[in-house]
Amino acid sequence: MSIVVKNVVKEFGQQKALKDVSFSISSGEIVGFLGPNGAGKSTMMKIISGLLPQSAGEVEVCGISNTDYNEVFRRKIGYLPEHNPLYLDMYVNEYLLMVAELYKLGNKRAHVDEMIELTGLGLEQHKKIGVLSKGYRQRVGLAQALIHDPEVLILDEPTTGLDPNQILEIRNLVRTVGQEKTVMLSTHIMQEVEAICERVIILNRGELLIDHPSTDLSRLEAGNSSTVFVEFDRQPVLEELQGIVGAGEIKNVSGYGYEINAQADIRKAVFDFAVAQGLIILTLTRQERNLESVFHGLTKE
Ligand SMILES: Nc1ncnc2c1ncn2[C@@H]1O[C@H](COP(=O)(O)OP(=O)(O)OP(=O)(O)O)[C@@H](O)[C@H]1O
Repeated sequence: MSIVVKNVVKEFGQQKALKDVSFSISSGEIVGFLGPNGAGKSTMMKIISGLLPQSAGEVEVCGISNTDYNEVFRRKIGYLPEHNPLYLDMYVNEYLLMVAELYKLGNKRAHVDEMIELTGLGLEQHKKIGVLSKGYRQRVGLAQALIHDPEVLILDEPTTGLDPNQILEIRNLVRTVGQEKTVMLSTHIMQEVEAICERVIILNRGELLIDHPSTDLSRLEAGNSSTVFVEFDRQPVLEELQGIVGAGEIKNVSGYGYEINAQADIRKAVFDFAVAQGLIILTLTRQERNLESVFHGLTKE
């Protein structure tokens, strides 16, 4: 196992930011770490990276406890913190050489050049970090997280604040890197998880809510439930519409358009209803539940 988290608790004074969280991540997995604001994602990532001690429980990275925060442990992990703190007055090259020095890497120049190549920083390497765009700063953050060739990469919201092109570039980079490393990535973007990750872990209020292969997540909470959108040519009798077998909550979303929640696919019943009522159906679609709605459904009050 690359990462083993056993019964981890983190207390900040009276507040329990993590409450008995356990999971493990195998070597080579790319895992998305989701949860609403304040769920405990960053706290968990700092603990795994050995930068914050847990109040209780155990964490191991590549078989080494995070309490042994020694050189061997640090070499195993690359960490990109939330907000990517960087020395803005330093030049890209200078900064990466300093990071290589901190890891006591041999042939520092070669490592820096390799990172510049990997992260596409060639044209920016002689600039001060402070003048770089957010996307390029994020690449510098990734380069510092990767320069020592760690087995495990912990990325705390790596695409937050980036424009759509930069998001795609960083995602591709993470995907490339993820072919060889274990990656744990926190994000608020559901599509990111679908695009990059093989598995999703959701925290809510410090508790592990879901640990599931991400591609299956949309089926998880939804069960057989689905939402059907139907648009008629005129007003249906609402009581009759409600009488469709299996229909749950009905919402009028536009003119004669209705969203009907149901425990099954009720499109055929809606069609039969329209025929029986002499209504013409202009639109009839079943709306797939995406990760976003599943996540919302799972974490709402
Ligand atoms: N150093 C600290 N001192 C006190 N409370 C803290 C500290 N760090 C985190 N917390 C609290 O722990 C809880 C979890 O915070 P954390 O930053 O881990 O959440 P998160 O899931 O990463 O949120 P976000 O998505 O907003 O980044 C929050 O209530 C936060 O205020």
